[in-house]
Amino acid sequence: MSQSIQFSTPSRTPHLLNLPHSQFNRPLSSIAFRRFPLTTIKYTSIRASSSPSPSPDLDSSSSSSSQVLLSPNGTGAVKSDERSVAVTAVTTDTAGIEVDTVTEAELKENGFRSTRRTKLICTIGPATCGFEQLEALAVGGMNVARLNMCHGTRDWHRGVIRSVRRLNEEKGFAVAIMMDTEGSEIHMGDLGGESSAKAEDGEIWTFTVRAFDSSRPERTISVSYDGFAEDVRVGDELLVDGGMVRFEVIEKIGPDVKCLCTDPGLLLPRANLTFWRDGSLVRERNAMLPTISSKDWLDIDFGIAEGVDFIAVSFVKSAEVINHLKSYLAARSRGGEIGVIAKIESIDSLTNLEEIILASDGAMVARGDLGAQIPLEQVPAAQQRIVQVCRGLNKPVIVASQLLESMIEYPTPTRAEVADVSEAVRQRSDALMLSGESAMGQFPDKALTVLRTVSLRIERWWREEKRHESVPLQAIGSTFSDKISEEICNSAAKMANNLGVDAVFVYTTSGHMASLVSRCRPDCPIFAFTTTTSVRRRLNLQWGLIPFRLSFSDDMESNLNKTFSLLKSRGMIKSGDLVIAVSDMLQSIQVMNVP
Ligand SMILES: Nc1ncnc2c1ncn2[C@@H]1O[C@H](COP(=O)(O)OP(=O)(O)O)[C@@H](O)[C@H]1O
Ligand SMILES: C=C(OP(=O)(O)O)C(=O)O
Ligand SMILES: [K+]
Ligand SMILES: [Mg+2]
Repeated sequence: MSQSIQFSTPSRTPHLLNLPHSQFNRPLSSIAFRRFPLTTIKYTSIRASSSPSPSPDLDSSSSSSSQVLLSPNGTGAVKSDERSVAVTAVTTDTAGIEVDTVTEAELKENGFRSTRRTKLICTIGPATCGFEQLEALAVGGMNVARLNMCHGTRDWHRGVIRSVRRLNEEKGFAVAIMMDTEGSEIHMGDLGGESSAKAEDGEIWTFTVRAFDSSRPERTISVSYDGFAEDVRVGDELLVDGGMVRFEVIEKIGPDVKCLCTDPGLLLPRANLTFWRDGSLVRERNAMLPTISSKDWLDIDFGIAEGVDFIAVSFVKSAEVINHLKSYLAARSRGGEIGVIAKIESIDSLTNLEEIILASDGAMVARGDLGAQIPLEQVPAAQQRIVQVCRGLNKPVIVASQLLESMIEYPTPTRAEVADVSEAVRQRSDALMLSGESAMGQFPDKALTVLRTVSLRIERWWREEKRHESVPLQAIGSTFSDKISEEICNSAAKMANNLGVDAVFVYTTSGHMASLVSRCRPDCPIFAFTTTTSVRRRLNLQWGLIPFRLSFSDDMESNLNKTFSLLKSRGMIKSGDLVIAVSDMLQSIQVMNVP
């Protein structure tokens, strides 16, 4: 026996467009119950406008009408003995399906439920910039590679970007690239090539705005901000990296500031500097420095030219800078192809949090600098608030910095670090980020494994225990069509949980519909089918989405049949699996068993 519920809005009348969403569906809808010969529940809202045609593929060379590309990196554990298999058999096969064996093996072996929902970002640095090292990270679950423009030359970054692209093309991965701007906050120079310098208790160091022609004079550090010597006062406290090393200003001599080391520690190249007076952060003229410096604009042009997927903006103060960058990108890159991520790491960004997040395509809880600007004990509450605001506004959120800091030097994390990672997973942030652990640490792969295994374990535990309280999600759609999409995704996620389905399938051209399903954090994984490789990569930042590239039409029956046969032929789904499908072309919900 079969059931079908069909919900249709035969035409969209202009005078109804601004009705609050709680009112719109009753006067507009006609609900009919039909019986179909298959065990199928179908709930369809037919939109008046014709469906948009799929936008042209960025990598048109690799686009073919019947290909499916599947991300490996949404999946769960990859055992190290699978690695050799995982990295070889990818690319096309005769059935017209492209898939990497990491995901394939995972789905075959453990089924849909085993896939990892929390996404993982690795900062790439000297420890991980080689092709094989990048490949090991991709196999280990890296969804996004981050490039910190504070470090390295543009040529170096270009090499990494091209390696990641090659990895994607050759091995079928969908690793996205996030470029992170330097910003114009105050930081130290690069230590004249040394990897670190040790400051001991009681030593006198000179912080200077002078540039060095040759090697760095002993116990001398250059400072990036010209007004530094004028802004600081004798008696101020100077914090390196938010307090990893502390100094007291004891004398000012022209461009040089003499400081006494009060808390010893390691000075790392280009470390961030803040100064404090009477227990408060001093914001002198440096508060007026532009969020995006002239060097950052050049880096942004470089990012556009190299086709990065995201630009993370450091030290965002207001929504204005985000809007400015977004219009700049819209004019220069092919509209909307680069996502803008606001890094929340300053007092101003907390003050203007909602408007900043609303303007952005996502946010990062950049705890490193945030912890240097607000008291450390306030950082966890700020993290929770940022994660909640992002979820409410449907923007992906990244929890970053010091998640596994000790693993820069040691092969196992501290218990406290595991607890910190668990908390970010429990909060259901979209992504976790490694910084020094993957950029210059001794155990990048091990650190990634810890993020992966802890994510999987905590996700499963909370799911099985049904511990997640259902968060009421505020309505966010502004157009009538957006409101329908939102209601459909909310309902689909609820149905998926109540019916215990194996997966939600979402067919989406822009990716928006997929993000709306992800926002609901359903118990099952979300297979997101999209027509372009660039959207597929961007979706790889979002919670629970396993992004595929697939060409599809506005005929859902044929899309489903095609998807079922492609995935079944690879053994990734099987007859009887229960699936809910939603689509942004037809705005429909269908519940069915795989035939
Ligand atoms: N592209 C790079 N080249 C060299 N070193 C890098 C690079 N990216 C990151 N690192 C190293 O990894 C450390 C941690 O990275 P990250 O947290 O992104 O930077 P920062 O410490 O400047 O905020 C940096 O301090 C730096 O030593
Ligand atoms: C992610 C951060 O930014 P960066 O590493 O660029 O300082 C941070 O401050 O936590
Ligand atoms: K940065
Ligand atoms: Mg920072």
